[in-house]
Amino acid sequence: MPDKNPTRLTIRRPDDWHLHLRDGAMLRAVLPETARHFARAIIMPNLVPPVVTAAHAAAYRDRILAAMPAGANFTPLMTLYLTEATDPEDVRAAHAAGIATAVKLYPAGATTNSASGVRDFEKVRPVLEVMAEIGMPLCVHGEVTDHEIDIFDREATFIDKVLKPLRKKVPDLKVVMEHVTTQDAVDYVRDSIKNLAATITTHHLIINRNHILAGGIKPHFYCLPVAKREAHRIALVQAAVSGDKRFFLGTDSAPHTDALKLQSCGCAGIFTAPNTMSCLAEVFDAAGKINKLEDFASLNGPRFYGLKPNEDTITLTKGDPVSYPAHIDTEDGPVTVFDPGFDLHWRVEE
Ligand SMILES: NC(=O)N[C@@H](CC(=O)O)C(=O)O
Ligand SMILES: [Zn+2]
Ligand SMILES: [Zn+2]
Repeated sequence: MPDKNPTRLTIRRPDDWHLHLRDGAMLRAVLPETARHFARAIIMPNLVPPVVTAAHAAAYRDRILAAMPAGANFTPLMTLYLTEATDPEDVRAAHAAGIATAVKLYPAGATTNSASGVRDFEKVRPVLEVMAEIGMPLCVHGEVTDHEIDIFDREATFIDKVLKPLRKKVPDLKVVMEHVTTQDAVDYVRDSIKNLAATITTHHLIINRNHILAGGIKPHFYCLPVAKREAHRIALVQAAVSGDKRFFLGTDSAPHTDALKLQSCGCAGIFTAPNTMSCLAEVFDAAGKINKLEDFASLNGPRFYGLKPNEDTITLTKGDPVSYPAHIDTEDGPVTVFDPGFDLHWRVEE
């Protein structure tokens, strides 16, 4: 009989299927925070300028490897930023050479550094067809950008207006809906038969829109897609703890310096890398589903990507509240760490 209230849990080493590492001084500061617990991560390509070609991705991977802390055992899985000028044959070659694991679709203007994203989806169809042929997943920031569409409706509208037609045109394409925030997205993924999965972030399992807006504006809870109503957060928790193989962890840990967050037009992004595993364990434990944490953080992701789960393990133990820094220091300035608003009792044994 498995223990109903375990205080110790050993799981396969987790992976992060959606991560922003940035570049330069920020890369050097944040990479150790992910490499400490995670074996692999899908690295987002929204640098300035973006990581568009196989050559860019190879060079960025080299910069990440050069910034790796001593003794770390971490593999960055690179992505290519899809533009209307992307060459399908460059994508094919990048995949064949093991340089790129996935391609990232940003609707133009949807989020941080997405100006080079896609406006006309017909223009990228040849790329999507090659990806379907070679089994390379498309990671999607699923929000429409029309100014008339309310920001809280942009994900649901994207599913109807963009994703459904796109998946009809290229049905063999494997799609990951990134950082889903709504019951609508959870339902859409659950209704799919194949080739569709979703990542869920740490923070969207914990905050709703009141955390951002009620009792004063909280810029450190602002990210895109923006957190929705509590009913949506509950739907995300239910999907995450269900064990359903179509849902897995993508932290979307997205560091910005406090100076860039705390201004009249602050950046979107929440930095969760340092305390993600403790936050997740707390959420899964509170739901009575700590035994499903391994599926969500370590098994379902590699399965969808066609990769093996990690052989090594991490152990979490439950005890007195865990301490973690309120911010990390970088050469560009401090970066605030996500504050879940409650004590974290699960720590990863070092
Ligand atoms: N999630 C965010 O709020 N921000 C991300 C971009 C993204 O993933 O949309 C970033 O790069 O800062
Ligand atoms: Zn995004
Ligand atoms: Zn992101």
